[in-house]
Amino acid sequence: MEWAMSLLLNHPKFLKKARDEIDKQVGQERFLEESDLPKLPYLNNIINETLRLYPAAPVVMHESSKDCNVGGFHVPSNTMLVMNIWAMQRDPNVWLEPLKFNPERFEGIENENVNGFKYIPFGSGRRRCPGEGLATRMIGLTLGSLIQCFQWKRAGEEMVDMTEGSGLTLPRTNPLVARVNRAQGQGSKTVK
Ligand code: HEM
Repeated sequence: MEWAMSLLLNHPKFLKKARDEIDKQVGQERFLEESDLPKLPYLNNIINETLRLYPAAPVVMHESSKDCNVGGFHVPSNTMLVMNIWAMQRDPNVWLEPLKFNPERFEGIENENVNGFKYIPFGSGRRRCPGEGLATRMIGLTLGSLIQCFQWKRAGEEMVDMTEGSGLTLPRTNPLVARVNRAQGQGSKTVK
């Protein structure tokens, strides 16, 4: 959530597109609901692109149960394998302009498995994250509501700092600080 909002503050044209989509599909007369999410593919693209650049679980570990061959490498049984999802999802061999935040790269493939194993923020196979459905719905509902109800701006002229901290869940080094106005345009506040 914090990474998504940081990216949107640094790329206001994508924030505007998400807001326009919500205004068109949901409007301002009622709050966005979970059942609206299938009508908001652009919001979904923003979430996908955020999880590509800033996967909540950047590194996943598995142990091989038997001897196998991976990409020409022999892997003996009982070997601890560390998958660097963060690096795979920024790999210039499989992603065009990998470091660029571009939600539109997911356009048209919103509900498909993205091309093999190049995009696996929730892992893959038998141990794939069982919380994926809950997570994507909750992020969609929360991020969508924040966009619907408030106008967001950077706290100052400078870009939001995107330095990554260390940890199992890819935290930001500095907490996000932003300026927010009510969607109807009354009052403004700086929030953390
Ligand atoms: C954006 C949110 C989330 C992301 C990016 C995420 C990502 C992941 C990843 C990469 C794995 C490892 C998959 C593998 O080993 O191949 C995992 C495992 C797991 N996740 Fe999530 N997760 C998220 C939210 C959740 C939520 C909300 C729940 C529960 C309500 C959850 C429960 C689990 C559990 C129980 C496992 C272990 C599965 C197993 O080893 O069989 N996750 N998650």
